[in-house]
Amino acid sequence: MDTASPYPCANSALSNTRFFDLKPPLSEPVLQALTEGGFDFCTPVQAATIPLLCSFKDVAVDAATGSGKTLAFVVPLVEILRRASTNPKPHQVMGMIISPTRELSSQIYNVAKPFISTLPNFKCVLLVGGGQVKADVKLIQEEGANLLIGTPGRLYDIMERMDSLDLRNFEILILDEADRLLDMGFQKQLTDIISRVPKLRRTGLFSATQTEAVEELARAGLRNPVRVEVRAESKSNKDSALSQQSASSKTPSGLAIEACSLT
Ligand SMILES: Nc1ncnc2c1ncn2[C@@H]1O[C@H](COP(=O)(O)OP(=O)(O)OP(=O)(O)O)[C@@H](O)[C@H]1O
Repeated sequence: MDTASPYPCANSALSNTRFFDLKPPLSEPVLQALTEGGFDFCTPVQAATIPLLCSFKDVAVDAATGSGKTLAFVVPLVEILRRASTNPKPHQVMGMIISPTRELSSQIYNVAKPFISTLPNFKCVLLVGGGQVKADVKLIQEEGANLLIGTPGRLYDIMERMDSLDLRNFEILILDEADRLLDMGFQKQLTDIISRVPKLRRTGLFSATQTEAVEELARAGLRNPVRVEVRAESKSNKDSALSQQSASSKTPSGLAIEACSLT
């Protein structure tokens, strides 16, 4: 995953849907941040997922690497936090994004930064292994934390140590690369974190593969989720789709979207 390129969607096929056209509509500051990042059209996973999360639905998203899933959860997360509180207290944790590695968490943090900065008085903290946990505790004590982005081990550790974190107004939990989170043995930490955050929240689970363990995590952590599936189109479909596009079309093919309710 990298940051926005000057050539929009070098890696991700785009849909016909502009961020501007999504329903419910995105807020002006988020649309502005998208424009500044060079993002105009949504990828299929963004077009499907953003409206669902913004409409109080949990989602279980099956999407490959490079499909644009980071913005698919960062954008609705910021919209949900904007609606929930304009001025959170310093230790009021309202959202959390859990990903399997330090690198991935840092990348998400960097993608999220321009969007988080549209929220007034909102503190986002990156919590990953490698550094001293005491330093993270001190930083949160001194500066507060309203959104936590990090790896499960460090997030679990911080939640164990810091009774002062107030989770009562928690709004949204994102589990990124859930298949890798489970493959890496983080089941216990995930279960513990899920048990600590309020049940009345939105949850998005993103995974490149649907294993039995991922299904089990979805059953434990999500409420009546909608499944969003983004898959590579077969070559013959792709050829016929491409043949129908004009040369100036802004809708490169290659990814198809499917959304259905999980039962
Ligand atoms: N709507 C968009 N328009 C143009 N470019 C986009 C859009 N959404 C994402 N991209 C770009 O596509 C690339 C892949 O996006 P992103 O990193 O979010 O995918 P991902 O599915 O999270 O990948 P990974 O699994 O590697 O983390 C990035 O360079 C990103 O800036």
